[in-house]
Amino acid sequence: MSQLVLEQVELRYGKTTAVYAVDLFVEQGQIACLLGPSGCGKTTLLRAIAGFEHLSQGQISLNGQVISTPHNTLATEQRKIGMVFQDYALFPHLNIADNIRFGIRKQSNKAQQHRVNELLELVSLPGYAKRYPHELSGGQQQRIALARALAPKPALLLLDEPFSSQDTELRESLAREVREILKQEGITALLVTHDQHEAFAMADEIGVLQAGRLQQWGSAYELYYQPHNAFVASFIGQGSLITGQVLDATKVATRLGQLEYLAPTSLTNHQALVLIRPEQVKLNPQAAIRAAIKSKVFRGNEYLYHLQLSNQETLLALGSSQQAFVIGEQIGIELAPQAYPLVN
Ligand SMILES: Nc1ncnc2c1ncn2[C@@H]1O[C@H](COP(=O)(O)OP(=O)(O)OP(=O)(O)O)[C@@H](O)[C@H]1O
Repeated sequence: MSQLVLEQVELRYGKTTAVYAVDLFVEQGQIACLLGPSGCGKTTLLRAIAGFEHLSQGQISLNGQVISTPHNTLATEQRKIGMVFQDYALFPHLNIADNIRFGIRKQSNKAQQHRVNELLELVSLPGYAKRYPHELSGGQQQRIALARALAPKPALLLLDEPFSSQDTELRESLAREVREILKQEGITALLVTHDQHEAFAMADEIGVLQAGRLQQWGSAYELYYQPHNAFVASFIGQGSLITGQVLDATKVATRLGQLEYLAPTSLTNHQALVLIRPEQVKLNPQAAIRAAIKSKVFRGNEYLYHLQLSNQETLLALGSSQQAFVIGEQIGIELAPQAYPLVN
């Protein structure tokens, strides 16, 4: 049985529809993520799961219990849901131990003490009990916010852009750390973010939202290598979409020659776009297919090249920084012999 189930959930603000018919399931102990650009509806969905928004259509269940329908919204405090926000929202006048025990203050003193110690250990901040929030770094405060949300052992943890106020370098390591903690506690969680690296570092499954619609649900690997449509293909990772003419059940003709393709979920016509990732393009001065180097960006071990094909289409390619090609130069390109995703 799925822990969290959303069926045909729709949310409207007056005449504006923020979320359209979303179906979503999160299994017990899984970490899921809603990923999408600003305004795609991810916060609205999270708020609906938390009980802060009323559904226009559909229903939400947690642990087999229906918690939201258009006619009934179970109060947030009765949902057994923990929440972590971007801005920590720790109580500034309470010390760390009192912040953590806030949600379990009805339990016995002994039980509270035990849980506080256990959680401080879990978030790797033992010895911080008597400090105050302003004495902690941003990353430490976020770990305490997590400990506070976990204290009552929620059935579901919601995280709203939890790392976006941190430095870019810190975000990924914090996301990995939080993932470890949630896995140790066996917590079911749903994260929302616009940052795919954060999503990849933390989630088992990711749903890509665009303009209120769930475009695809899958692992990071599936989203990267088997995107269902052009939006997912261009939103996740870097790559180029080049035009192709579908020839038969396995081949598509492109300016880069005939390529094998991966069957898309729905192919509506013979014109399609083929997704090519930069690492699948090899620069080989001897290769017959030629492209012009328009620009290049140093990436440490590699350069990312922007190439232009003879039909003006652009293609991204990675090449070793030990063998740099010059802007304006014509270069030969070869594609890795594999099947490429087709989208339309
Ligand atoms: N209270 C509201 N009243 C009217 N429209 C709203 C309200 N809240 C959100 N919206 C609209 O609903 C859509 C989705 O907003 P939402 O905040 O869920 O997006 P988001 O993906 O979380 O974006 P961001 O990452 O910028 O926070 C947007 O078009 C927004 O303008």
